[in-house]
Amino acid sequence: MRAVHFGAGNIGRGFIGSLLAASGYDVVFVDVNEQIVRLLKERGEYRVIVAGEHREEQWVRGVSALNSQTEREQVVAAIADADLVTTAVGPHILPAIAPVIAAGLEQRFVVQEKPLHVIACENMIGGTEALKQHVLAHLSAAEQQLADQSVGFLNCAVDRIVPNQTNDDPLAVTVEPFFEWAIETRNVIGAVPPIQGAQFVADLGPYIERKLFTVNTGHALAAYLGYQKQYSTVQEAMKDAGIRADVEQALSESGAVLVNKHGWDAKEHRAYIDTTIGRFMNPALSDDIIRVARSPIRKLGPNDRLVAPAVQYCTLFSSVPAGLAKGIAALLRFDHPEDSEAVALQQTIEQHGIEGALRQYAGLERDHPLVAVVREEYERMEK
Ligand SMILES: NC(=O)C1=CN([C@@H]2O[C@H](COP(=O)(O)OP(=O)(O)OC[C@H]3O[C@@H](n4cnc5c(N)ncnc54)[C@H](O)[C@@H]3O)[C@@H](O)[C@H]2O)C=CC1
Ligand SMILES: O=P(O)(O)OC[C@H]1O[C@](O)(CO)[C@@H](O)[C@@H]1O
Repeated sequence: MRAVHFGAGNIGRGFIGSLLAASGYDVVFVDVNEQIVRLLKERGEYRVIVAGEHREEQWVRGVSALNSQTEREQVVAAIADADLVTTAVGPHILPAIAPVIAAGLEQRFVVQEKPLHVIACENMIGGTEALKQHVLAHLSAAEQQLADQSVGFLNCAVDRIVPNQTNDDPLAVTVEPFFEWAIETRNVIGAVPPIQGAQFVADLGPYIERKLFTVNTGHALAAYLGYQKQYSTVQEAMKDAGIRADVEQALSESGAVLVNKHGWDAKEHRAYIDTTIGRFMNPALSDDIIRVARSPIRKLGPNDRLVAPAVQYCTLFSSVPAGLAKGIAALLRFDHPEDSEAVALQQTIEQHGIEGALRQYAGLERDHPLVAVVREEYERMEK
C-alpha cells in the first residue's frame, strides 16, 4: 500500500505519517521544505518523541519524500499509483496543492481503476470537501465523472498537539501522547482504508465540532489571552489563574452548546474538557503562543472555533457567552508583526473599527448581541 502525504511538518511527521507507516503504508511525504525533503530521502526514517509523564521514542521507518516544486512529475506518478492521499499543510495551502493532485488523478484514470481515498487533515470543518472542490476545478467534466466513481474524499477530525520543534535533529518530532483521528465513512469507495488507531464514523459532524469547539477553542483563548499578558508559551499562560478561569468559562459555554445540540451526556463532556485542559498544561511540552494564535483572520471565521460556538450559544440560550466574547476580543488585539493575518486584521480595525472587522471576517452584523459584548471586553483590555 502506498500513501502520498502532503506536508511533512509538525502534524504530518508527528501524527499522520507515523500512523500510516505503522499501518503498513509506504509513506511518500511531499513538501516544499528542501531540508526536510532531503533528510527524509537520505535517511528513510525519523524519530517521534512522545512527551508525556514518561518519554518514549518511536521510529517511523520506510518513508521517502518528494519536493512538490522541483519533482512535480514524480509526485504526479506517485498519486497515480497511490491508495491514499493525505494532507496537513494548512487550510490556506489547499488551493496550491490541488493542481498537482488533479494531475495525479488524470494520470491515474489512464492507467488504473482501483479506488483512491483522499483525506485532508486540517483544522477546519469540511476540509476534505474544500480540497475536493479545488481539485475538481482542475478536471474536465469527463474526469470529474471518473473521480466520482473511483476517488473517495473523506472528511476528518484530527487531534494531537504537536508544537513547533526545537530538537537538534531537524527530522525528530516531539508530540503529546494523546491522539484522535476520526474519519467519515460517507464517501468511502469499496473498503475503508486500513489505518491503525483511526476511528471510522458515519457522521463526522459531532466529532469535528467536539474537537474544534473544545480543543481549538480553549487553545485559542489561552493563546490570545496569554499574548495580552506577554507569556510566550501556552503552558505559562495556563498557569495564570485568571486565564485558566477564562478558558474554563469559554469551554463551559461551548460545551453547553455541544451537549444541547448533540444530546451528549454532560458529565462525559465535562471529563473531555478536563482532559483537554490537562493536555494544554502538559509540562513535558512547550507550545509557542504565536503558533497557536497564528492566522487570526481564519480563526475569526463564522464556522471557526470562537465565533461559531458563540453565535450558536446566543441563539440557543438567548444570552451572550462572556468567556467566548472575551476570547474574540483578545483575538482582535493579536498584533504580532510577523503574522501576516494579524497585520491585515489590525489594518482593518484601524480603518473600519472592530465592528467592521467583525462584519468582514466573522459575518457578524453590528446589531448582533455578541458585538457589543466583544467591544466592552476589547475596551477593557486596553486599560
Ligand atoms: N500541529 C498540530 O498540533 C496540529 C495541526 N493540525 C493541522 O495540520 C495542518 C498543518 O499544521 P502543522 O503541521 O502544525 O504546520 P507545519 O507548518 O508544521 O506543517 C505544514 C507543512 O506544509 C508544508 N507545505 C507548505 N506549502 C506546501 C506545499 N505547497 N506543498 C507541500 N507542502 C507544503 C510546509 O513546508 C510544512 O512542512 C494545519 O491545518 C493544522 O491546523 C491539526 C491538528 C494538530
Ligand atoms: O493549527 P491551527 O488551526 O492554526 O490552530 C492551532 C491549533 O491546532 C492545533 O495545532 C491542533 O489542534 C492546536 O495545537 C492548536 O489549538
